[in-house]
Amino acid sequence: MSQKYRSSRSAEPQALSFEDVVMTGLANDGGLFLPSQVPQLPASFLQDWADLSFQELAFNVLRLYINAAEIPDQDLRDLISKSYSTFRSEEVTPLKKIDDKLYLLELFHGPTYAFKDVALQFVGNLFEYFLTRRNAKKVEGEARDVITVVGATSGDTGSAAIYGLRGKKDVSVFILYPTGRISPIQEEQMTTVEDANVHTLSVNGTFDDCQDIVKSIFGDREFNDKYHVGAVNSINWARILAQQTYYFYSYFQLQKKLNDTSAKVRFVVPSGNFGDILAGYYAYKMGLPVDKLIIATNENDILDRFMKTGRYEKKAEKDASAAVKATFSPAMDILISSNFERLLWYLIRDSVANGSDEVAGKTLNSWMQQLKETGSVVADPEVLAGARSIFDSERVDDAETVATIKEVYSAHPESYVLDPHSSVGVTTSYRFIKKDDKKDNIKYISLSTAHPAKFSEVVNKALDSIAGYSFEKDVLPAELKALSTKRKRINLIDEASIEKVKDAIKKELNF
Ligand SMILES: Cc1ncc(COP(=O)(O)O)c(C=O)c1O
Ligand SMILES: N[C@@H](CCOP(=O)(O)O)C(=O)O
Repeated sequence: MSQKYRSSRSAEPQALSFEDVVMTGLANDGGLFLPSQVPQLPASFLQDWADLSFQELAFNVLRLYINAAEIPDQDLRDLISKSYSTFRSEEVTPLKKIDDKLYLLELFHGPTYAFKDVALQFVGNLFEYFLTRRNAKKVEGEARDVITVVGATSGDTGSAAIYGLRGKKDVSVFILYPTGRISPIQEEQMTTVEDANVHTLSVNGTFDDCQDIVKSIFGDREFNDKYHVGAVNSINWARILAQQTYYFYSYFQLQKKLNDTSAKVRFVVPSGNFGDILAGYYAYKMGLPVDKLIIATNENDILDRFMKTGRYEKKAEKDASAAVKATFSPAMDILISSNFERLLWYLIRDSVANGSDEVAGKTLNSWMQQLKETGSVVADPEVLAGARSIFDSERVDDAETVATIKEVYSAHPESYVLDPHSSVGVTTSYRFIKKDDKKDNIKYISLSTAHPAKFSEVVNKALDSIAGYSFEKDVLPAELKALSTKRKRINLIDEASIEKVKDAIKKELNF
């Protein structure tokens, strides 16, 4: 299949290559890149792929979106093999049974103990692969191709990007995070890395401020021409692409565990920027038999409000003054979910745009302008109906997040410890399980997006009162414990200002 890519906001028949899309990150018009086609798998894939390893499945999925002329088979296999050799689990993303209805997809066995590693180990190697190839073609004296990665994090993307890119030649990394709004271990993970190409900026603001600054930097043509800005956030298509593998893999793992192919499978995904669940949407569109994709939000519930009302708006009407709320699942403290734009494009294209890519781009562009100007956009009923045909949602508060951590620990034979984000997913799963018709054979795969050690305060709040529980003994891996003894480099930006961030980048790069 020959894949080309287009911007979600464009009415032009754009035709960018995978390499362009990965290295550019965000389209010039502010839109997100989309593949020209979503491949349709023949029914036989359910047998043919069932016994493949994670790496083999990754190859089959990625091959459908990356032309072999851009990355030949053996190179793609090598990139995949290198990317997942850093994981602590041979299965990469193992599936753990919680009870007869509920399974946890553990996505935190990579270097930084969060689901972001699955994509960012691969993205780091892709950047290196493309740059090495480009620079090998240079003649003596010609300037080398470089990339300046600028990313925003609410805690996990930053460390996963840093561990994916540290020490890579011709790559500089700048990660913006909101001061005081990430966990101490997340800050240690990012600020103790000593590689000279890694820089962190602690910005006095929220995650949305950091994300806005990053997007503005992408829109700054002059800065971009000079520094060649690249993206590690899930605006980068390669992030979404690499995350698709674990939807396929966990589906097949579940079939094997159940020894039954009749069960309906629902995925429950703790959501913030909508990148993780969007990968599931692609898997579903390709033909994976998914019964429902369930969005689990914390009290920053823009996605849950959209599903219930069709209004996509920053702030709830009843609480118009509210800003982002600092919750017990801080990585999901996000007002605007940037990847939701990609889903909206498909929903618009397949309803009000009558299948036209160009009309979808034009319509979405006007919606995004409206969202920027007024903070709100209302979807047509057909668009909402399209969303509801596969997605559902729930909102979980902090008290429930803590209660579920305690409940699962107490009920599970191995005293399983959830992190607060995964707990938002499990709380949502339990609500659905309660509502289910007992006749239906429905199984839930709830995505476990981070290791509990990264969020000690909340985990201890839930479990400290239980006799015999010890965070140090039961939860904290030695590798994360050791971080507290390392020297931290903290660079404070006292105001969420694009100019101050650009100045900090220029100063560090010194060219
Ligand atoms: C631990 C954790 N869980 C869930 C999420 C939400 O994922 P997404 O932003 O892709 O919706 C994040 C951040 O992205 C996270 O770091
Ligand atoms: N939760 C994220 C926020 C950034 O989201 P991304 O998936 O777009 O990179 C984080 O942990 O940084």
